Amino acid sequence: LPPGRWGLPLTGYVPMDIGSINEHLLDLHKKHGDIYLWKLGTRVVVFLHDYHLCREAFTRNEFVDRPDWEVFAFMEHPCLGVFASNGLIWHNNRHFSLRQLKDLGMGKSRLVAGVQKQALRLVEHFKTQAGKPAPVSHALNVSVVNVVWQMVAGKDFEMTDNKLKEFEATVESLMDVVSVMAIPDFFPWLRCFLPGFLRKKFFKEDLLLKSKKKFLNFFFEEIEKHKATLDRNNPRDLIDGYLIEIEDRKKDPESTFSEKDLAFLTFDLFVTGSETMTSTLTWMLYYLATYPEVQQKVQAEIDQVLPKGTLATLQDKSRLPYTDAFLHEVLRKSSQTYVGVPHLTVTDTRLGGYSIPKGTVVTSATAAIHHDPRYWDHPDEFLPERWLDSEGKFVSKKEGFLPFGIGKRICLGESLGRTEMLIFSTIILQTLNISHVPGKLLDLRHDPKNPFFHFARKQDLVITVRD
Ligand code: HEM
Repeated sequence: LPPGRWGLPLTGYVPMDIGSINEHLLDLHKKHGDIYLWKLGTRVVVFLHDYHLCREAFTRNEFVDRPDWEVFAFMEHPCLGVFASNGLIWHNNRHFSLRQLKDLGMGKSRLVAGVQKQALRLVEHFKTQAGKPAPVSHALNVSVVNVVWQMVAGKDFEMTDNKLKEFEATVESLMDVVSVMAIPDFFPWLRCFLPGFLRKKFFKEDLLLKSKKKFLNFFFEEIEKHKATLDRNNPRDLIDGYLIEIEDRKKDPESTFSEKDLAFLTFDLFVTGSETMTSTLTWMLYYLATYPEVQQKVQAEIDQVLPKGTLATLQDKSRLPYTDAFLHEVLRKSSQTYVGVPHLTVTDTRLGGYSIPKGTVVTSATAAIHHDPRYWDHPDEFLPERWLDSEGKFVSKKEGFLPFGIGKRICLGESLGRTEMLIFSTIILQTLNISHVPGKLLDLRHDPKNPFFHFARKQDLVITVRD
């Protein structure tokens, strides 16, 4: 096995300061190199602290599964949907979703028009708070959710939609306690020692079950509405496509399609497509406010390439090298998760000269790789120029860069996410300036409420309308 921290038999190594997880990983890397393990509770977690090892592992079938932790599974075994599922369910849902998202316009003009519409709505909303210090508006979440919800359910939410607000509040409350909920996944013996009512109280099992019911009701309602108006010859969105798939594959023994699975799949797309995107765009606004000289350069390029407020499309990307470089630097520097989404080995295998037994959790030290001096000069600095050659042309640098993961489970919405970043950034910067409150620089350290995520702290920005 790779070297690392074993700790004690039942507890493994539990640090007092789990909040500084990144420092622990850097320390382990210094002592043990690019592959090391950390036993947390009864679980052995292997960390890959090198881009090439991540690529090697995650492109192989042996590393393709997810652990069936309750925080992923939502107390549904086997896991449904695409994010947490394994085997045939995952395979079928991943292929179906990729095909659907492609058919529904991922990377095409129909999608771009939808994203432009949401970005323009957001700018109008930002204008209403112009000049006043305020945190990033909830309107950003709504615009981002609407891009996904249009593809999945063919609908938009209003900025003030109460159902959406309630849904988001529930997701937020779950995110706030995700590290507490994960405790029994690492210390399964606690389940035997603690009576049910204490488990529910301490590990928020009640909240998990209540939220599951709420989410499923929300999505089942939408599925019922789609069933009532379904036209097989004219599928409107992903839910229609899935309902047709259930019918068409009724007799196929390999089919895993069901209405319950559809509810989980729509949940996965809704949450993965909105949380990461909102967080990335929030970081983008924070970096713009922190580095006004970068903002000016991006605006100058946009003004030149897209005169008089012409809206950007994907074809403009190659003519916007500095903007592209800026967006890549946002992805590198913001690294959403310190630790990548965990994978699980399907069989006994080997990696980097070590044995990795079946059932081992394997993950990447993503933020550390994004700041590794082996791949990046001045890694702690925000430098869009690192993505440009001497002639100012964008250079796609793959080594050391894995914001969307890598390999078989690479982010299903990567192309959608990149499109959203381009369209939202150009439309926002054509009309608005983003600044920090005078005399008060933004605190760019992560929100300590979520030790495993690199989410931004809630702070005021000042948005003004450009001359
Ligand atoms: C900037 C935005 C985004 C970032 C940084 C991001 C990042 C990631 C990462 C790191 C993973 C895990 C990959 C792995 O397990 O190795 C992932 C998975 C996933 N993402 Fe994204 N994502 C983004 C946007 C989106 C969007 C817009 C969608 C919506 C369709 C989406 C849907 C998913 C899904 C469904 C998975 C699970 C894939 C699987 O397990 O097969 N993501 N994403």
